[in-house]
Amino acid sequence: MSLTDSKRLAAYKAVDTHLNSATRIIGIGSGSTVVFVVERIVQRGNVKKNKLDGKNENSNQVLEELDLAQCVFVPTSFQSRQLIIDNGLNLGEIDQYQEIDITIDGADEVDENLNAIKGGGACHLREKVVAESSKKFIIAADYTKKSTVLGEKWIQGIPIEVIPFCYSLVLNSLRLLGCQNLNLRMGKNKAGPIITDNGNFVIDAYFGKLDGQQFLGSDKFMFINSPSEVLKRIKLLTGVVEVGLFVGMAEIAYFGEDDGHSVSILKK
Ligand SMILES: O=C[C@H](O)[C@H](O)[C@H](O)COP(=O)(O)O
Repeated sequence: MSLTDSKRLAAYKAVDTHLNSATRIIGIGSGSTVVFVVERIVQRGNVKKNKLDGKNENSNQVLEELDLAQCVFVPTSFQSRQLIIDNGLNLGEIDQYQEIDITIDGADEVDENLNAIKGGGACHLREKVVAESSKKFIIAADYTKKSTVLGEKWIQGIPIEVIPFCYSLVLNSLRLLGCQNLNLRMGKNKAGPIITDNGNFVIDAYFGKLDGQQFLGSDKFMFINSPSEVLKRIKLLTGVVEVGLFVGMAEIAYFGEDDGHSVSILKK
């Protein structure tokens, strides 16, 4: 199965399993997988016309029609805002809603405890705000994103959003934490660093691969066993706005497998 089909499979499964006629406020993540989340939501707006009954992977499932006129969609980036608008869906802003019914988002890597690395598209600050405001946070991803421990697959480093004038200080602080490889993320077709939707820079911080199983920074800084500890330590650095580590946030993750099936991992 192609990567694109794998993303579509995971996205459709997440939408079909969790969105029903009672769902009203929906957070829309960012990235290439989320395009298929929105595609499926639009299809579900007219189940009969789109002949969706019995088309789900679980043939017993009756797909309820979504009354899209009654739903509001909260974006996590410029990209997802455009997706919402281009598909004629109702746009809401995060500061209008203290509670979101459900958010479906992609991820760069997800471990077996559902901790995730996000921010490959530099959207992790808004994604985290929307995820944290959600009663349910669901991940949909292709099979390349599933791992045992974080860092196994996503080797370009933890995305860290920083205030621009602080970037040099943060680089130095990360070095002192034992970070082995640091990159200020550069723009493509733009001279200089990328600028996030919030006007900030992104640093990708790689803490080093000791062997196939473990990530270590300093001798006491173990990546895999304590993503929450890593998150806390980076978040405390002056100048850091948000870290692309989503620890214990997702309730369930769906993956499109290479063989055409989908699998899900539930929070333990
Ligand atoms: O900043 C970007 C986001 O965290 C994305 O959700 C993540 O990079 C996954 O994107 P994709 O679905 O394109 O793999």
